[in-house]
Amino acid sequence: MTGLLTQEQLEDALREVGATRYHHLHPFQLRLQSGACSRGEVEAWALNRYLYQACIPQKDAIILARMDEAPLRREWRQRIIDHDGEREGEGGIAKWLKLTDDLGLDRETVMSGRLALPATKFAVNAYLSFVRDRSLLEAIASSLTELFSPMVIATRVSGMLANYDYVTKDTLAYFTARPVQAKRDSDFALDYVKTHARTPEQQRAVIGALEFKCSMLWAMLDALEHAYLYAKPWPDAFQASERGERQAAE
Ligand SMILES: O=C(O)c1cc(C(=O)O)c2c(n1)C(=O)C(=O)c1cc(C(=O)O)[nH]c1-2
Repeated sequence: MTGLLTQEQLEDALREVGATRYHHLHPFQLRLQSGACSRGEVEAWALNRYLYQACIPQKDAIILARMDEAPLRREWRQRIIDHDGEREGEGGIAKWLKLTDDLGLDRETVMSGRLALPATKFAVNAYLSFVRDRSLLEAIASSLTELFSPMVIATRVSGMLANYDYVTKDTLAYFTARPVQAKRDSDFALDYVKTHARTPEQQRAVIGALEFKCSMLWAMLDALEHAYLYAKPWPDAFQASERGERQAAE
């Protein structure tokens, strides 16, 4: 790619990144939605993904602090409210903790992150560093995976409800609000990126930012798949068999 793309071509290129690299294609995601995951794997997924959820408002606060214009900040701050809520017990992070609670995981342990896989921590930190160190345009473009999240969320929720009897609609309440929020957020970010990426270099940079973000989401699922299916978890990480053994012993 050398020349300047039209806005439509840029959007097509971004959508192509999602079609080929988003985590809806990852084997662990397919396993999760098909009912093939053990209870321990579902727990490991929820526990690790908590760290991603928890980092989202932090990364949005970094982006917000880099915005010079009040209208932009007004738009972006809603994302932080969506995740943190207006008060204790509200917002996306609280809903994610409802999921880990329902799975029987200890809240304090989940929130401490101490049983998360090393790769999950590295991935989340890479996202925070990316939005801090790259241009504001790239930081905004890295949120564009949300263009694709409504599709993967719908498949995941229906698959999990159909296949795991310990998962209810209430357990997955986190996902109810997300598709609408993700559409609103990604419509705004896509429009911003299309109008602000005005040179071939900037266009390459925003496509690269979306590829980076897809690779970060992919790496988190690679780590789960490797640790809980093919190898064994890092010694200090969540041991998927522990709960089953404990239950069996009870
Ligand atoms: O369930 C998912 O597969 C999924 C994916 C993504 C994403 O693509 O980054 C997000 C979310 N969920 C999500 O719930 C969320 O709040 C969110 C915020 C962001 C972001 O980068 O700003 N991505 C995502």
